[in-house]
Formats: sequence, C-alpha cells, structure tokens
Amino acid sequence: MSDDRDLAGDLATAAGRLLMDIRAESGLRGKELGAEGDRRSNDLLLARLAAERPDDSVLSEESADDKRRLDAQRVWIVDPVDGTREYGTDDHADWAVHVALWHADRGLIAGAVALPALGITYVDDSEPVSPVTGLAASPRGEHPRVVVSASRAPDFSQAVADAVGGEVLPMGSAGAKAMAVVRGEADAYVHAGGQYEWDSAAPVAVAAAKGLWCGRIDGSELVYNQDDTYLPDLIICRPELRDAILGVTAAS
Ligand SMILES: Nc1ncnc2c1ncn2[C@@H]1O[C@H](COP(=O)(O)O)[C@@H](OP(=O)(O)O)[C@H]1O
Ligand SMILES: [Mg+2]
Repeated sequence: MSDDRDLAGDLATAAGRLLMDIRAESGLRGKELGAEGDRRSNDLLLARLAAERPDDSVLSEESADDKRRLDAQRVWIVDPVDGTREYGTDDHADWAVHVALWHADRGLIAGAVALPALGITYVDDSEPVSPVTGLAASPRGEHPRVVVSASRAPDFSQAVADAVGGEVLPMGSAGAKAMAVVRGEADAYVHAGGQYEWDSAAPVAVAAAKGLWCGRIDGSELVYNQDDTYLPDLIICRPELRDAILGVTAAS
C-alpha cells in the first residue's frame, strides 16, 4: 500500500492529466468545459480513493456531502478543479487539482496540489522547491508580491500590499496562488469573503510543510472537516510577513 502522501500526489497528477486531455480533445470551453472537467476529475478521484482507501471518508466539492465524515478518523478533502473559471479559458495555467488527507487527531496529514498546465505536482514534504517557470510574468523583485483572487479580491488587498511594502498580483485558483508563494514567485496569498474547505486544505498542507505561515485573517487556526464546510478566508505567507499582514486583516 502506498504512502498517503504518494497517493495524494499520484491522484492529483492523474486527475490533472485527465483534465489536460479533456481540455485538448473535447472541443468544449467556458462553463461547459468546467462542468465536464469537474465531473470526470471527481469520478477519477472517487474511484481511486474507493479502490485504494476503502475505509476512508471523502469530502469533495463535486459530491453530495456524506456527513458520516464527521465521525471518521480519516477524510480525504478534494477539489477536482480549483480555478474552474480559468480551466475553461484558453491560455490560463492558473488552475489546479487539490487532494488533502485530514486526520481526526492530527489535522491535515498529507496534501498535494497539481498544476497540470505547468506539469508540476507539489506535495507536503519539506524538500526545497526547484525554481521552474511559473505563473507570474517575472521573478520576485525587491517588492513583495501579494497574490489575490482575480475575480473576488478582498477589499483589504491594497492595504495588505502597502503594509508589506509590496504590490498586488491577481491570479486564479487558490492552489495556484498558494503554490506561487511556495515557489517564491509571490510572498503572500490573502483571501476573504468566501471559500470552502476543499479550496484551501491541500494548498495549506503543502504550504505549511514548506515552512510558510497559514491561518485565518484574524490570526486563528484553519480548522477542517467541520459540519459547515464554509471557510471563507485565509492567509498563506512567508512567516516574517505575518504580523504586518494580520495588522491589516485582523482589523478588517
Ligand atoms: N467569495 C467566494 N465565495 C465562494 N467561493 C469562492 C469565493 N471566492 C473564491 N472562491 C473559490 O475559491 C477558489 C479560488 O478562487 P479564485 O480563483 O477567485 O481565487 C475557487 O474555487 P473553484 O474554482 O473550485 O470553484 C472559487 O470558487
Ligand atoms: Mg476550489
């Protein structure tokens, strides 16, 4: 039986390849492509989890919520396509597949984020990330970059950037933004106003393992496998930026 982290990585990569094939071959675009990709990626993830981890529960954006997960010891939290809007749009690489594993006593214990259009899958180990061509136009300069949603940026985005002496960079997908911080292309990801557990679980598992600070905008911990899966805000940042960012977000 493979290690949970290896399985998370394999599943995210396999779903990502499927999504690339669907995007290349289906002729679909926009919402139709998003819906097809969501459905088929979800089917792949559920089938493989059922085969390889039959005793575990699953929480997926694209499946009915089976509340037996609330009594489970182990819950896979998956987002078959994160950044669905960008997946449906040509020339966008800022979309992802998220696979995380939550444990009742230990919280997030494994996670993988695939960025299929870049051909990379990040997993929650402490190995340094090699510099590869990423999502932002140029590497980090002297000014920290704060990545935010391209469609629903928080009101405090510019205030956060000002607090760290940096600039705002819009990008799609929670996973893609979090991995931009992991790669060092950006320095912080801030979000508020709405999101669900599957949007952040795998990105946070990976980012935390790479030494980044992850938490809510009031400074509290991100808590997963709750009855209500709405988890509307988060910060993922280099640890030295945490206090300056919280100084803005906690007051908002
Ligand atoms: N205000 C909001 N309410 C609910 N979900 C939100 C949201 N803002 C962002 N999200 C979700 O968070 C993910 C990343 O968003 P963004 O690309 O805007 O940063 C997307 O997931 P999905 O693509 O899986 O739906 C998006 O739907
Ligand atoms: Mg999502």
